[in-house]
Amino acid sequence: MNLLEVESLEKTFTLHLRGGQRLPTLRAPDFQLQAGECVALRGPSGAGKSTLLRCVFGSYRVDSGSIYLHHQQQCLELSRADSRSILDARRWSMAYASQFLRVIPRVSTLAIVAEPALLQGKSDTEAAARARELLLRLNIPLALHHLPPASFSGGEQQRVNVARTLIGTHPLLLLDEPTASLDPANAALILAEIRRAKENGRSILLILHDPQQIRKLADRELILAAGDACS
Ligand SMILES: Nc1ncnc2c1ncn2[C@@H]1O[C@H](COP(=O)(O)OP(=O)(O)OP(=O)(O)O)[C@@H](O)[C@H]1O
Repeated sequence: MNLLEVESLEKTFTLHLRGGQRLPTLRAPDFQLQAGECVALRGPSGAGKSTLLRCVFGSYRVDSGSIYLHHQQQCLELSRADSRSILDARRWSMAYASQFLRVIPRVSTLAIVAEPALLQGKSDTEAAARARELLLRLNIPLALHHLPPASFSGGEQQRVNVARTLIGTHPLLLLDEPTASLDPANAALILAEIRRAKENGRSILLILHDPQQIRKLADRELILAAGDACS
C-alpha cells in the first residue's frame, strides 16, 4: 500500500507585487512512497525541492496534479482537501521540519517539542518525558530544555525542529535538509534518529545533499532537474 502518491504535480508562483508575473517552479516526477521507505529528494538549488515538500504538507496549493495520502484508513487527496482535512492530516499522519525552527517567544523548548504529542492525546507527563528523552538523544542538554530556543545556535534549533517532528506517531515525515547546519557528530545523531523512525515503519521524504548520507539512509533518490522546474 502506498502511503503517499504524487502524480503530475506542477506549481507556479504568481508574484502579485510584480504585476502578477508567473514563475513556473515545480514539475515533479510521479512517485509513490511506501510504509517504511526513505526517499531523498535531490536536484540543484532552485529546482523546487522545498516547494515539493511544502505542497505535500499543504502549505502551498498546487496548480495541477494530485497528491494522495493514506490518512485514517482512507485515501485523502491532499491537493484538493479543505483546510480542516489538512490540519487533521498534520495532526495524525504527516509531520514536517522546515530548515528553520519557528520559535514562539517565551515558549520553552520542551513545550515546543512536546506539542505534537499532546495534540495526539498524550498526557502532559508522557509528552514531556518523551520530549526530554528525544532532546537528550539529539544532544540538547537538560539545562536548555526550559529555555525558549530563540537564542539557540542554528544547529541546536535544527535539532529541536527535528525532535518536534519525530515525537508523534505520524507515519510520514517530511524533512527539509535536516542535517544542513550540523557538524558531523550532530548530523550523525539526526541520521540515527531518522533511521530509527524508518525501522519503526515510518516513511520519510527528505532533502539531503551529501551523497554519503543519502547512501547510508535512503532507499532511493528522486531527482528534480532544474529544467523540470523551469521549462
Ligand atoms: N513563496 C514563494 N514565492 C515566490 N517564489 C518562490 C516561493 N517559494 C519558492 N520560490 C521560488 O521557487 C524556486 C524553487 O525554490 P525551492 O526553495 O523549492 O528550491 P530548492 O530546490 O529547495 O532550492 P535549495 O536547494 O536552494 O534550497 C526558487 O526560484 C524560489 O525563489
